[in-house]
Amino acid sequence: MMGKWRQYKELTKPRVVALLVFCAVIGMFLAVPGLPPLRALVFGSLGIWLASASAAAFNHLIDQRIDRIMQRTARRPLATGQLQPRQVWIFALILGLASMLVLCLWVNRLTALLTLCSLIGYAVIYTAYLKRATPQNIVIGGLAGAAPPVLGWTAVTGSLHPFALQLCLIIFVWTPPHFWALAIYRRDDYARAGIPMLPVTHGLAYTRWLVLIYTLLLVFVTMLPVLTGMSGLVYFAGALILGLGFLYYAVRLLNPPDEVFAMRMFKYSIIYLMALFAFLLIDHWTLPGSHAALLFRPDAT
Ligand code: HEM
Ligand SMILES: CC(C)=CCC/C(C)=C/CC/C(C)=C/COP(=O)(O)OP(=O)(O)O
Repeated sequence: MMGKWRQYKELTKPRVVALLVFCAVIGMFLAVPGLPPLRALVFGSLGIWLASASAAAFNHLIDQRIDRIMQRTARRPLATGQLQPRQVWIFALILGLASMLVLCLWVNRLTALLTLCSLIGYAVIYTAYLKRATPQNIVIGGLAGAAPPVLGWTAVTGSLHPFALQLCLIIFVWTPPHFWALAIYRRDDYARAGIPMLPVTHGLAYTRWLVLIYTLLLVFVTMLPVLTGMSGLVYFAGALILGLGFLYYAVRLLNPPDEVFAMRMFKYSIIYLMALFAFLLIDHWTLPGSHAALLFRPDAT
């Protein structure tokens, strides 16, 4: 029984989804001064979590054949036969429907619609089509994974705001170095499964240069919140230090010290995004004018 529970949990890609929901929650906090309304916070997070978990389960279903071929994914519940496709279908559908119900009933329809687009974008457009069709798969597909801060923002305000799109852009540009670092290390896996990931189709040297270009672009787009006045000095300092760290990895990757260096960069990419979004929140709360700042310094008007 415990084993089955673990298998279902595995289907939801819990650690990836945790970071997605974290980014969505930061989007909620940045959307308003002070604290966001509790209802949007709780049901928005729940709805986005359910949709992301559903998308991840659909990904397992659609990818079961290639997951069986790749070493990294061969122990997944469908690949090993510990779960049957019918069980995964039902699980993914229930999560997806529950997500739409929660978002429509207790959040708002715009968030429900955008979340549904992200779910379809990842599960159908990326997994079923792009992943097998072009080495630009993860660049385009990255848009679904970049949506959470926007979903969090609309959950709280009911409308789209250019500030939210900046956050989406950050994750969108972060995705290629995040994934290609891993794909460099796992290129044999992808080659064997016949998936046209960039290191397979264009080689390692080309991929490393693109990683560097996207990382430079990332350092630039992470400065947009400062340039547009959404965030202040605390975020600027954090983003700069984190960005310089990422750049160090990207430059070093051109001439890596060892075989596993790309994997070290991949791990850094996750800490990077988590810390960057944490800085956005800390900055938001220390920015003069936000309610929290007023709480800490009642004399500031
Ligand atoms: C199309 C976009 C993306 C692709 C292709 C991608 C690919 C991957 C892959 C293949 C792994 C598995 C690594 C392993 O098994 O060792 C992974 C791990 C991870 N990804 Fe992504 N990713 C994408 C977007 C995102 C986004 C948007 C987030 C969060 C905001 C994210 C967060 C993570 C985290 C936290 C892990 C570590 C999971 C763990 O420790 O098991 N990824 N990613
Ligand atoms: C509603 C919403 C916000 C949806 C977003 C869905 C989501 C789970 C995005 C994460 C991206 C991700 C883990 C891609 C890896 O897929 P892969 O198939 O390339 O990797 P794999 O080989 O590890 O399965």
